[in-house]
Amino acid sequence: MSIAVAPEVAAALARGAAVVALESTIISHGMPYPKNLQTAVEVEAVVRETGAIPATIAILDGVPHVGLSSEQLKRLAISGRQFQKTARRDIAHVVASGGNGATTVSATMFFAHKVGIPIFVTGGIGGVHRHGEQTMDISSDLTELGKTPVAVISAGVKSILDISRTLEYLETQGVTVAAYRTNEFPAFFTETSGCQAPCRVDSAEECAKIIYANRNLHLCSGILIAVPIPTHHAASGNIIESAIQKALKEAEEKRIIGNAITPFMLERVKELTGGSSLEANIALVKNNARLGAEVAVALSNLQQREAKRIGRSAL
Ligand SMILES: O=c1[nH]cc([C@@H]2O[C@H](COP(=O)(O)O)[C@@H](O)[C@H]2O)c(=O)[nH]1
Repeated sequence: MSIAVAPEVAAALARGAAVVALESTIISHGMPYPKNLQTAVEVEAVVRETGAIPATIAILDGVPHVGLSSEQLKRLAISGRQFQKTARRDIAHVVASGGNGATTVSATMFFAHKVGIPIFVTGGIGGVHRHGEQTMDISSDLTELGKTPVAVISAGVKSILDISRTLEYLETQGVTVAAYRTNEFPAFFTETSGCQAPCRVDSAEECAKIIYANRNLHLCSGILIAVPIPTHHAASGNIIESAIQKALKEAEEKRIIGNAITPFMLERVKELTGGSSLEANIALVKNNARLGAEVAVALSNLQQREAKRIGRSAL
């Protein structure tokens, strides 16, 4: 398959510099225009300021792109839901039909890995939906994390999902899950979820060491680094929870199923919380982007140090 890699991204990868992958469903389906464009541009700027190259991933006219120009980013943001929400299962169809696809976490991980980007930043990942034990609605993000060695930096998973079952499923898939500077797995809008994280990391260097070890051992599975939302942006758990309960009821009444559930829930929770969830969402994505870029820089430095050390000991 041919993948169009932006020249700047290709050059950075060739010299072992820090690159951060970014998804596009969050732009097309997760936020309204023009906030989505503004956020996408600001997130890329945060990655650059921190010393890494951003690579937003999407499928344009049937061609997977890794790294978008400002024109392409604008087209994606304005088109919004006209772009197809594209998870791993949808990739072949979108490409074969020459369509436009906004990649979810699973599809973004797939393309990032194909071109050699080990780190990917997003807001929240999909998970096991509430009542998932009956509906079997489990996001393909979780199986992708089980089989693709990319580290995903997110603010945990939203409590529109069943968080404890999501963690169970990640364990089954063999995914390393680490919470950043906390012992608890965060719940996107709130810093706490009531669920313990399997491990804790306290610096970008520690994250880089985990990614390096995962690669050296050829574990071939992904890593989830969960970063709590900055305290001053955290929403009141009660407000969010009551909005979620209401939206869940509506989704059931309207018989919304499959990949339409997540966008529906995100939109309704945003409306029911008077838009405050959108502001929190933007703040946490930028926060994740900063850490993701720091981890990418730390990993690039670690790789260069190790390459020198191995070179010296081979003499
Ligand atoms: O808090 C969020 N969760 C999930 C998504 C998007 O939804 C996808 C998961 O969709 P599903 O539940 O249909 O697998 C994720 O990969 C991501 O692209 C998002 O924008 N925001």
